Amino acid sequence: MARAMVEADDLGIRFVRNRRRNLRLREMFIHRGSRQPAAGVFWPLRNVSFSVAPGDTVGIIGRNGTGKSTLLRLIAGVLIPDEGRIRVGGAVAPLLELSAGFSNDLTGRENVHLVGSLHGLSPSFLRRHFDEIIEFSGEQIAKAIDTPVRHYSSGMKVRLGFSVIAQLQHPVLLMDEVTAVGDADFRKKCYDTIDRLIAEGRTVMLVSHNENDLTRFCSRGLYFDGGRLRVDGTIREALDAYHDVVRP
Ligand SMILES: Nc1ncnc2c1ncn2[C@@H]1O[C@H](COP(=O)(O)OP(=O)(O)OP(=O)(O)O)[C@@H](O)[C@H]1O
Repeated sequence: MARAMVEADDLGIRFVRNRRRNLRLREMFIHRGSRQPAAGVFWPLRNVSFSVAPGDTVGIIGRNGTGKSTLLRLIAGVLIPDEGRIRVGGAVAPLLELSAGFSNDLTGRENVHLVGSLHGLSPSFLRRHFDEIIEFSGEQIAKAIDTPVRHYSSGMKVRLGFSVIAQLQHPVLLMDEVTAVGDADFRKKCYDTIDRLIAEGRTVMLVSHNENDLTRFCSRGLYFDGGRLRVDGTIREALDAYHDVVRP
């Protein structure tokens, strides 16, 4: 069997809810006469084990607050587990927030270089692919490429961010609701790009509440509830388990 691309072994992480801290003056005013809510440790994910092979396309399903984004952050190495292990067999592109890393004071052109290098793209690669990136992001951005991005709409930033991301060569792609933003034209570009990345054999882990996206892109599904992995099966099996709890 091929070496796993992502492997979780009895993975667990704990968070502290309502960590006690000194209240600021404004908060003291809000809370006066009442007690602060109690702090408490909880495990958004615990005893989670699974193995993802190269080229697998995995949908991560569950109700709000069931640890899906936390799992992606653990895989990306942004969070460190408190129990167990997570192993990743190749470079990971975390497409968790498409306009992440943008600096509002810089122009679109400068941000392409900034965000591209944050994702590990070399200056020469970015120079060679710059025109392609801008063409992909659309005419509106091409016209505003030398304007500071503080003057861009949020949709324009997302488009430019996605255009950079579409160039990444990383074998593992983590996506969190990427198709939920942008207009119809942008969504079509997203869909075409994700299709291409999958056809290239990338390993994709997609968090989404959109059943069409999940069934279109993913063959396998992980269904989480109460911080536990309840179903590791086909995307249909995972969706059926989810629908037993949440009626579509
Ligand atoms: N840094 C943190 N500190 C404390 N609690 C956190 C932290 N990050 C997330 N949480 C909590 O952990 C739980 C899991 O959050 P997470 O964002 O992983 O859920 P999710 O399944 O992605 O939800 P959604 O579908 O709403 O995006 C939630 O109860 C959330 O409030």
